[in-house]
Amino acid sequence: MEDKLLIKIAMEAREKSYSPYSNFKVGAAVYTKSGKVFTGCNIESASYTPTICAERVAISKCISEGYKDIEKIAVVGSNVKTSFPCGVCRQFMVEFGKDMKVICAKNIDSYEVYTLKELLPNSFGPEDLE
Ligand SMILES: O=c1ccn([C@H]2C[C@H](O)[C@@H](CO)O2)c(=O)[nH]1
Ligand SMILES: [Zn+2]
Repeated sequence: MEDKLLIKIAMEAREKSYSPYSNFKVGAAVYTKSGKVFTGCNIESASYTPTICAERVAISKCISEGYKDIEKIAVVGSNVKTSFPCGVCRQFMVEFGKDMKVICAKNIDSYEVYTLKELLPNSFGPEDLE
């Protein structure tokens, strides 16, 4: 799966965003090593705290369907600025592999690719509890 196609899928997922409070739509798309795609959008709440980011929705769908072999995730929010996952999402992701690729996009022609390790150095993860 090309990074650009995964961004396009994340942009389509962004259309489903439920974000009446921030009006900031975010989409995410996960690609697994076994070739599956899972999408997510941000979902907000009137009581604010339960709000969940697009990345965690996509990853939760992936894990709950039985896939833990995440190869990469694309995230796209604003059309004017590259979107990076928030700190909570970075920590959520680290559970499923520090080497996963994180595609931080503005659109299919403008994006940056990092490993999760680069975005969350010296992380606390599953191996710390072994
Ligand atoms: O990486 C991010 C950053 C923010 N949001 C959502 C949470 C909230 O609904 C809105 C504004 O923060 O954007 C995401 O989904 N992903
Ligand atoms: Zn987040």
